Amino acid sequence: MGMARNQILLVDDDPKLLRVLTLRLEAEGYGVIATSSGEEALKRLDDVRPQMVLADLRMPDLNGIELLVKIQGRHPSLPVAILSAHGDIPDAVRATHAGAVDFLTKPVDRDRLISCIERHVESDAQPNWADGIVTRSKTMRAILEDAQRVARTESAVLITGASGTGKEVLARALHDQSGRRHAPFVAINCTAVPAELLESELFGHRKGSFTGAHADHPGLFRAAHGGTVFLDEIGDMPAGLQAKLLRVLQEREVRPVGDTRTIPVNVRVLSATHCHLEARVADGRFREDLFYRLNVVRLRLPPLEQRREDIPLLVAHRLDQLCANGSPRRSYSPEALDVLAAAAWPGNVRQLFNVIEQTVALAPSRTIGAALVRKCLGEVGEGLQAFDEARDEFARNYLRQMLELSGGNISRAARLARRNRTDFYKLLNRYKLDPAQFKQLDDE
Ligand SMILES: Nc1ncnc2c1ncn2[C@@H]1O[C@H](COP(=O)(O)OP(=O)(O)OP(=O)(O)O)[C@@H](O)[C@H]1O
Repeated sequence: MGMARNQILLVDDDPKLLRVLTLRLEAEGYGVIATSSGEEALKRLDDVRPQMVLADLRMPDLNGIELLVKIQGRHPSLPVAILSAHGDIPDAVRATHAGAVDFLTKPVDRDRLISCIERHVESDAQPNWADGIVTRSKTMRAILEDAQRVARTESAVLITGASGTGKEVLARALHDQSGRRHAPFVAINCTAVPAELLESELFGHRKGSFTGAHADHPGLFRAAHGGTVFLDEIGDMPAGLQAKLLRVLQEREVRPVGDTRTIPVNVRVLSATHCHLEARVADGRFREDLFYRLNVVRLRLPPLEQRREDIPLLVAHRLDQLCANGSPRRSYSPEALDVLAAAAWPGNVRQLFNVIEQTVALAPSRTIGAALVRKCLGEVGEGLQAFDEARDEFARNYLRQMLELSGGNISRAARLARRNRTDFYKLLNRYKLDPAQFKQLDDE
């Protein structure tokens, strides 16, 4: 730790190649930790922090992709590249879906090796200030860099992005990185509070100022004094309140509902919206002057489908979180990971996290399969069935029909299906059909 030299963790069960790669990397000035199995590599990661991992795909115990998935669970920001002797496309696709940053084919070309390492070791020197934000997407990293810069200022920031893209996480990271971090961060979703109560929620009220106002209420702005207020779904704020908010921002004081006095407040305002605020300004639903107040700096979060490289990282992160909260340790089969990596995710990270939680809760065994993931994604429910599932369903129905026609008599059913008895038995086993269920009184 703390060493200036960049370290690379190499994992390969072929001692010769391990040696060649070690020499090559050392010649380029890298420190090399050479290990001959996935297990050994994981053990070393307990006490060393390399900048990158290069792992062979085919290894006897833990293969490169399994190792990759394990590493992502423990060290989500550590880049892993996969080496393969075969270099066939399915492997490369699988490795990329599982979250490998690169795929190198053996014999490893020297220039490709070095450029691959330079790219990822460099990009690893990225901000880790936003610890709660899991990402390796280039776009996201650029946004985080902007965010880090603006965090230390007093500027208002408007965060835009679809629902579930992490707007609130980003707002909190901005607060945690600001000079206001020791004061409160108060978040409110402007659509979650009925319009008539929103004003008093934000700015407080005097006892008796309206029915139900049994006591004085300071309001969120005063509760956040010295800190940050995060106004989520600002685009849906009622027009009357927009005017009042603007005044609060200009005067830096609030007037509680039913009060004649104003009270000074010192807050920084961060806001977020999933709607196109410029369009709302254009058609008069959002005040232009308020828009300019809020939109001093704009951070745009891309939808998850535009940063699919984050999916494996987010999956590993969420599995760890669930495990830490007492759920059993689960992992996804490679096919299941493919389904997660390819899904549409209209609900973005929030939806991904939900699907992960559902599959973990429902999984009958340690490894979560593709069928369960599809089911939780609701794909089957929408009438779109995977070919394998459709075929299995057809086969099961067909066999059932043969059994019904033959009254549960295997020989007869087999003859109808033009299969021999042994084959037919195997099919019944595969599709978990019990001929006894179809038996009629006079039988064999
Ligand atoms: N990059 C990320 N890393 C880790 N967790 C994330 C990331 N992005 C989002 N999340 C998680 O996803 C969920 C949704 O995020 P968040 O509430 O910030 O989204 P949002 O854009 O504010 O959504 P909405 O617009 O619906 O309020 C939260 O559980 C959050 O912790």
